[in-house]
Formats: sequence, C-alpha cells, structure tokens
Amino acid sequence: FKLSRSSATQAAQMNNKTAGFTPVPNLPVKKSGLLVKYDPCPDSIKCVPPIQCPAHVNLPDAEKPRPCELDKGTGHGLCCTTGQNHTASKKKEHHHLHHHASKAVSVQKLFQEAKDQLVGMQHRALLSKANKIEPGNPEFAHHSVFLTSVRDRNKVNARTDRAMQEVIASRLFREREEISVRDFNLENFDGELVGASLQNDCQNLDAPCPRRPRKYRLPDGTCNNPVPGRTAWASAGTPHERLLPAAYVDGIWEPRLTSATGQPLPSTRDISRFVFPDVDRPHSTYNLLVMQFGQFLSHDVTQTASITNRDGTPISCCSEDGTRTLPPSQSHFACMPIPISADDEFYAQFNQRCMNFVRSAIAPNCRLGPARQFDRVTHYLDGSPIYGSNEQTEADLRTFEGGRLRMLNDFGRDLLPLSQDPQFCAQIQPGSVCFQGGDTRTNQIISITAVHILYAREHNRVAAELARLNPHWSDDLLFVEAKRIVVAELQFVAYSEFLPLIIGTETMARFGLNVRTDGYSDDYSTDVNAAVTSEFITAAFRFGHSTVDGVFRTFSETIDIPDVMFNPARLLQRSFYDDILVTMTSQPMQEVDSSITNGLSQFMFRGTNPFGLDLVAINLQRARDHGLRTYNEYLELTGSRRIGSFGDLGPEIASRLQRAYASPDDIELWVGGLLEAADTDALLGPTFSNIIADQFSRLRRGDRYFFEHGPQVNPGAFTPRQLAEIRKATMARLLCDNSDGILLRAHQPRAFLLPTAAGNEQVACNSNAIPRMDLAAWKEE
Ligand code: HEM
Ligand SMILES: [Ca+2]
Repeated sequence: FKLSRSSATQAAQMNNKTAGFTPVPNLPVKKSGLLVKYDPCPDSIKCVPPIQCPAHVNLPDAEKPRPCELDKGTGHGLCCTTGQNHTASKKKEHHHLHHHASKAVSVQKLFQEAKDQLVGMQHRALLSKANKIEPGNPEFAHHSVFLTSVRDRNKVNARTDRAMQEVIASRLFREREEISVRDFNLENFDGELVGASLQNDCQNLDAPCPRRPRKYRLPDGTCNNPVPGRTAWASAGTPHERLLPAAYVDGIWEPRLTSATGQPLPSTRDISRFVFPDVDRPHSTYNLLVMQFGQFLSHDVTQTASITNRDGTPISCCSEDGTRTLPPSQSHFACMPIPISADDEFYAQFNQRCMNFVRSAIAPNCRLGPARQFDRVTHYLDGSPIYGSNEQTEADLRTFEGGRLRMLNDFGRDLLPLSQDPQFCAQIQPGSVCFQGGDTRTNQIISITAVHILYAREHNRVAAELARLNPHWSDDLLFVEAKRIVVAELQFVAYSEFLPLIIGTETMARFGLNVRTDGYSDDYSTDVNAAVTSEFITAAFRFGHSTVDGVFRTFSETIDIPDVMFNPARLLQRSFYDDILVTMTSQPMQEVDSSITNGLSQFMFRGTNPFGLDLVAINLQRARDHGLRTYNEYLELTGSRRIGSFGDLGPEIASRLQRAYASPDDIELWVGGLLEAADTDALLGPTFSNIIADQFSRLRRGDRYFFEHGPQVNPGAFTPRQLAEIRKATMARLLCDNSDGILLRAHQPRAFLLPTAAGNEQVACNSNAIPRMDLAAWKEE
C-alpha cells in the first residue's frame, strides 16, 4: 500500500510544522506566571516593535526603553526614544586626531600611508596570474551579474580604491588611537572626514536637485527625499543600512572567522550539506509565482556589487582546477574562498576542494569606521528591473515613440529585445540568447525573464491606452505616466497580495503595512531612509531560496532549473511564454524549511559543467562578508529569548546542526530564520517576518513617491479617482492582460495561490471576478 502523493505531501508538511521552532518573547513575567501588563508610553513617545528601536540591544540596562503594548493587541513593543538607529546618539568619544592642531595634515598623512599600502596590495593582486576566470566556468555566470560596463570601469575602480583606503586608514587610526573593536563597530568615536582635505570625494552624498520637486521619480532614485543632505538617500550606489552594528573582528572589515568556542567557524559548504539536504516538500497552497515574484522584488530593491580585477574581469581565489585554495601570496585581497572538505559527498567526486568567493564591493563612507556594502540599483520599490537604475539604461530601453519600451516582435508576440551583448549567454549555455531588461539579472533563470516580459508588456499596454485617451500627449509624457502607473501596480500587488502571504496579517498590522481601501496614507516621513538593511538582503529575503523547486513541470516537458539559467532561448518557442506563466501559477512552490534543491546547492550556473555552485554556502559566506551577526543576536533584537542549545530548535534538526556547528551561538541568521515555525497565516517565522516587515515599512514610509502618498507630500500623487483604479490591480489581471492567449485564457483570481486552493477556481480572463483598472481616470479634461 502506497501513500498517495497528496497524503505523502501532507505528512511531510505536518512533519515540517511540528519541527519548526517558535521563538519565545523575552518579557518580564509575574510570579503568577502571567505576563506583566504595561502602561502606555509617555506623551509624544511611540510604542514600536523592538526591531524598530534597535539601539535597545546595545544600551546599558538602566537606559533600556521600557516595554509597552502595541496597537490592537498585536504584541509588545518598546517606548522608543532612539529611533531606527542601531546606536543611541551618545556623545562620541573624542580622539586626538580630531583635536590635533592640524587635523587636515594628519588625516592626509593617514591617507597617504593607506594609499601606499593599497598600492602594495594591488601590485600583489596583479602579480597573481592565476586569478582570472574563464567563460564557461559556473563562477563566470555568478559574477556576470556583478560586472560593470567598460564605460563605468574607471569610476568603479576609483570608488573601490577610495573605500579601501578608508578601510586601511581606519585600521591605522583604530590601532593608533587604541579604540576598542566594540566602539569601532558601534561607531562610538568621531571619524568624520568632512571638512578635512578629502571632502571633495564626499560630495556625492547630496545629489543636486531642482528647487521645484519633480512630479516623476528619477531613474537613479535621487531627489526622492527633499531634505538637503538626504537627497541621495536610497538612490542607486548608496550603502545598506544596518539593524545591528557589523560584527567585523577588527571593527572594520575583517570577517568573523571564529566560533563562540574559540575554534574556527565551520566551512559554509559543510553547513550547507549537513543542514540543508534536498527534500521535496511542495507547499499546499502557494505556487511558484510566489517564489518568482519574490525574486523579482528582491532584484528591484537590491543588487550587491563585487570587487573585480581592475580590468573588470572576475577574480578567482581557487586554483584553476578547483583542487586547492590559492595561497595568500597569490590571491587578491578581496578573496574569501569557501573550503570544501575532502569527504564532501558531492564535490569530492570532482576533486573540488575550493569554491570561489569574492567579497562585495564597499562604498566610500567619507568617514573612518566599519566598511559598508552598497546597492547598485535603487533601493526604492520603483520598477527598476523594468526601467533600469540610471538614465542611460532607461534611455536604452525606450523606443521614444508613443511612450513605449523596445520589444522584439517575434511572429506577432512581444518579447524583450535581444541583449546588446548577445554572446553573453552563449558563453554559459552554448546556443542561447540573452534578453535585455532594466536589470543585469534578467536572464538568470527563464521564469524571471518571463516576469520581465510581463511587466514590459504591461507598460506598453498602458502607454497605448493612455495614447488613445490623450492623443496629444508626447512620447515623454506617455512614458513617464505609464511608468508611474506600472510602478504603482507593482507596489500595490506587492503590499496587498504578496506580502501578507509571506509575513501574515498580524505582522502586516503591527508594522502598519496594509494598503488602505480609500484615501491617502499619512505615514510618509523625511526621517525614514528607505535603504535596504544588510540583514534583509543578506539573510531574511533570501528565504526565497528555500522555495525554489529543482524542476519546472511545464505543459510539454520537465526542465531541470540549471538548464534554464542564463538560457532563456525557449521563450522563442511560440507557446513557451504562456506555458511558463501557467507553470508558475499551477505548480506548488517548495516549503520554507531546512531543505534546498540541489539545483541551487550543487548545480547552480553549471552550464555545460558536471557541477555548479552552492548557493547556500554562498549565502552564508556573504553574511560573514557583510558582517552579519548571529541568529541569537537577532532573536534578541526582535524581542525574543536567545536559544541555549541545539535542542531548542527541535530534536531532528538538532543533530544536524550539531554536526555543523560547535555552539548554538554560531548559528547564522539565515539558518535560524529558516528553521522557525511559521506565524499563523504566514509563510515565515517571527524573526524573518520582523526583518522583512521593517524593510517594507521603510520602503513605503521613506518613499515620497509611494503610490498611496497624497499631494501634501507627494509631488506625483494620484487623484482620488486614479488611486481607486490602482487599487483594482491584481496579479491575475496582469497575467491575463499580458499573456499570449495561447495556453493562458483563464486564471484563478488569487494568482499567488494554486487553483486548487479553496475558492480560487479559475475563471475566464474576461470575467469580472478579475477586476480591471479603468484608465479613463487618466484622460485629460
Ligand atoms: C530562481 C532561482 C534563484 C537563483 C538561481 C538565485 C541566485 C542568487 C545568487 C547567485 C545570488 C547572489 C549570491 C551572492 O553572491 O551573495 C542571489 C542573491 C539574492 N537572492 Fe537569489 N536566487 C534565486 C531565487 C531567489 C528568490 C526566490 C528570492 C526571494 C524571494 C531571492 C532573494 C535573493 C536576495 C535578496 C539576494 C541578495 C541580492 C543582492 O543584494 O545582491 N533569490 N540569488
Ligand atoms: Ca528599485
């Protein structure tokens, strides 16, 4: 007797649910065992979720904010006086550099020393002949997303040089001034360089903006915040924010390498193979579009840059055949390769002992202090994967006729135009083509290429409709108006349909994330920086990697995902676009749990090689590179109790964790976050939900152009009538309006849930059950 597929699935899911760990609130309890009831906060002090008052972790007990009840019984918060900064604004310690009779001279001397050291490091990097990567190597594909155009190369090199000088100068400074690592990580010292002779390099912190605010966003995200000194906030090229101070062992850029026990941390590849095997656990109601839209959103808000060779080529930190790590004398200063154990069940077959890993590029800070990674794309949720994150990219994508985006017309179907570097994908997957989108990751997996096509078609659909309604509008006006509508639809779908499925309705309410049913929102604040946090991009929003299935079961074939990475050529087949859209909305995604498909953890970007990269190992290595703290520290940040033993996380997983880690204090944020049991009606547990909720709160409260913000604050506000139309947008309508009508003519109204979910039966695309926006609200009287 065999279990039917569905009951086996159910059993697996129950198993997963009971295995999940639920963090325990860290609150004072009365002798009776009941939670203490809290008084309201004093006037003008807000009660916020603990994550939105991050300084509480680092304050001495006597200064900690006191707990309070959040609105509508959604849990406990803190009466916060320190805002969203991870350090309380304490008086900075003054070190003599600042008071030196000729500060400018000593800063300059420090930087000259740093420059000399850097030249030495670069010289050694140049001498190491081995550190190039050939096309065709999986690592070449990994780095393709980081590559900069020839046009930008000098600028990128100059920026990295400057940032590296700051790192070296910070080291010299910290040693000479004998500042503790803790104070350095917390930035409890005066490290401002503004005013010193180097200030010329710091001017890009404030973008030049027109006096009268623009009605439309700028492609690079500048001039969103109107306050002088903040006009570059969250624009392309600006650094990540941090919830907790970095965990660099030197307080500057040296990654965490030792366990709480004092022995070396385990290799992230070992953590991957011990803790994250490939187990098929399909989700009972969520489909693969949740996964794919999630990745699309992540590409909108974040793309980290990598350090490269000076000629822009990727750096290799392993010997060419992967059998050994390059010795320090031969390797680049940005190298942080991942060791592979000799007993690795998978990579040992291919004699691999080293997986390449190059550290993320860092931004000049214009101050001494911990290194800060930056975002290459606009942090704002502003459709940047569709339109690009700078003026040039946007211009390259436009036709300059009718406000439209360029498309490749393939026998009557609109696809994205072919990439200007059409050979690129062919270097990874012979015979493939690459498409051109607003983001360099457009071809990373065929399903994301399809989402890019979906939105580009929507843009052109809206532009055509606006042109019909307003025949006198210019190309420019049609373009910016269509973009404003498409971005609003994207934001609306993200906040109304997607986010509640991920973090649940209670967290939505606690962080004030729900879209309104009418009127304008009033939560815009010039004090909120929308920039993504290190914790969000390096761990929490990478939850999505657990939801990826190793195959697409399309109408006509079962495709292994590594075969469609950088290989979107199937989209040229007449029915494939519809087929992959239908596959995404009808095939379940994978559960969020301690399992990752081999398609990501062994074969990622394999191209024509027998093995690829391990994304789990890379995620964890990236977290160390970016100075992320451990799971326990984020439990504390979110107001939960730390775990004391592996057993706290459940009996089955405990032995696997014990095999990987020496101490529960070493468990990484991404690992602990995935192991939590989901909140009620959510996909994720509280730690990831909190980090994601905090980010999406920044992304609306810190974005002046957010679709719900009214004319008092938003120069691009919609009229009430237009806003009512935006609020009809759904993912189902987007799919229906922009499919080829070959395989997709009907759809379930809730597009992120399987058609088998209760009350979600398919209806014809022209049915009223899938509402339609009426663009007549944009007709000029
Ligand atoms: C479809 C399969 C996917 C592949 C092949 C993939 C691959 C990758 C790779 C190679 C990176 C860069 C890793 C590094 O060097 O640190 C990355 C980063 C990331 N991924 Fe994925 N991913 C996939 C799906 C997803 C999904 C579904 C989500 C979220 C729902 C997601 C969220 C992220 C985030 C937030 C980052 C950090 C981006 C940055 O700042 O550079 N990914 N992914
Ligand atoms: Ca963006």
